[in-house]
Amino acid sequence: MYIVTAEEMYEIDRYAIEKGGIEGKILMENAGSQVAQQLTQTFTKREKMAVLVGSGNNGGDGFVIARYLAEKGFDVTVFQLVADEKIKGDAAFHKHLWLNTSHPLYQITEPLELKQHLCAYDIIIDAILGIGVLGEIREPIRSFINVINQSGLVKVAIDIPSGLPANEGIHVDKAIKADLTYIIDAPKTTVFLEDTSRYYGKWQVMNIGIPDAAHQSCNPNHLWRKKDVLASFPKRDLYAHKGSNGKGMVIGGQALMPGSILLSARAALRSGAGLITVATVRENIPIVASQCVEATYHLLEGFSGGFQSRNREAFQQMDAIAFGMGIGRQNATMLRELLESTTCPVLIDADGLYHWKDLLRSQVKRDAPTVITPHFGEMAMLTDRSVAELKQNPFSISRQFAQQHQVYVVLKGKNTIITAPDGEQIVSDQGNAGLAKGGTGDVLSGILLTMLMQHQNVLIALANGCYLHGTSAEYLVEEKHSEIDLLATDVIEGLSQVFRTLS
Ligand SMILES: NC(=O)C1=CN([C@@H]2O[C@H](COP(=O)(O)OP(=O)(O)OC[C@H]3O[C@@H](n4cnc5c(N)ncnc54)[C@H](OP(=O)(O)O)[C@@H]3O)[C@@H](O)[C@H]2O)[C@@H](O)CC1
Ligand SMILES: [K+]
Repeated sequence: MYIVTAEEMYEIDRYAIEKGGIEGKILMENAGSQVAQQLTQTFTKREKMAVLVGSGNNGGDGFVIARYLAEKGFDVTVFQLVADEKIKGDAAFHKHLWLNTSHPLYQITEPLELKQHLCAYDIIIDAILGIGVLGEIREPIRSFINVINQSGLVKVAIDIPSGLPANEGIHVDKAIKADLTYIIDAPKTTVFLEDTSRYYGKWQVMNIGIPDAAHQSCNPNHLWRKKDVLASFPKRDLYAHKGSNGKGMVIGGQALMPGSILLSARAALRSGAGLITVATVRENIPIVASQCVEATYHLLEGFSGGFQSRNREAFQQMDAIAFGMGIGRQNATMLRELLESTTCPVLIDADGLYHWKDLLRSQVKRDAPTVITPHFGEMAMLTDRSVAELKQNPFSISRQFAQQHQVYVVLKGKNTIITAPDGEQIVSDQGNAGLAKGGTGDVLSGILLTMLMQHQNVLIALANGCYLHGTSAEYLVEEKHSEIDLLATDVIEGLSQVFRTLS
């Protein structure tokens, strides 16, 4: 599935019309009929529906929806919230078809009038503003939105809740708080931001027959789904041996922090790694080894004085390395040597990100992929921006950072944004609030490490890893846990069920 900005959606639309030969009227007909079909399955004929239309093509969708609902015998009325002359083009065409049905159309100019009418309805279909909204919301639409939000009725938005911008980085001035949004063709960027996602309520995407070539014409971001994982997940070779499933290393764990490295190692093994070596300090080895007997161990020395050649040899045998879980924040020497002496993918997480920030000024050169996995706080630290700024612009800040430093960025959150050094982005929206706990990031690092060992395409490896992690939490909460009690160790055990659904 694609994720689009408003500009990309208009470009896709233009391509479908000009190159695909599908008229705009037909796209509008498809959009409206698809939404109406969903509405007839979700609501009953006892519920009275008020379709509120504005001046643009979003309003045009509203006329089509109303026509289909009326044809199916639903009790539906259209309220036009703009002057007649504002309705043009395809929207005017579909308004005409609605008028031909001889069902009611009321033109409303006053908010109070709207309030009085709405008392007689159960459901509001919001087709007032779509992705063409610009700037501060003007009167009287602004007051109409207030009336709708205060109505207490079920609010169903078409394409986007009216007033909400499609793109990130725009302050939300005034918007409808929908219970449900039927998104046309592809989710818009604001579906995935913390502050704006709340306006959508539940959402569902309507396929309106736009050819895939139209989407590819503007190279939009992707939302990673099970079918993408199925299509890209490496198949286990019948004759595989432990070497062919990859050799990886997790480096981390100060004396008082054995837990993180243990979680990463176990998650890497559960994800199908052939061999995992835990590189940690002497005090941790017996603790971790007692709970992770499948791993081998490497005594990590030289925290204060750089690598010994013994260490380098071990690192150079690896297919991928994860660094930083529980390692503490002092001394970037070890990370520098690791990055400079290896040619495999290196993933940097947790405290390791503080070491990496120290190295940013000295421009460590690598030919192999480097992956960083910050949460919003860590990303704020790396980019010298505030968390609030990041939450408003996570896509553009990640992209700019990944391109500038030529790294893969996994920005962890409710919706995890994965960015490649060339700017390509994938969103993983699997998971739940049960993951907002200590240790789940270490588990993700372990899973990603194994994925990096087994897939040539780093971006796909990372997207698959995020899918496994989030889906494990989803299955566990559906079946035997809750978001309250779910622990990082459960997420590791839950991976088994996710893998079974992929085979
Ligand atoms: N993508 C697709 O393939 C398909 C897309 N489709 C649909 O088209 C929608 C996009 O249509 P669109 O471009 O006409 O924009 P849309 O938001 O309906 O109206 C814009 C008008 O709103 C007004 N307005 C703007 N800002 C305002 C403000 N601050 N405060 C107040 N008013 C404001 C302004 O009108 P004005 O009052 O200035 O004349 C402007 O002209 C899209 O979301 C989807 O639903 C489907 O039909 C099928 C195929
Ligand atoms: K809308």
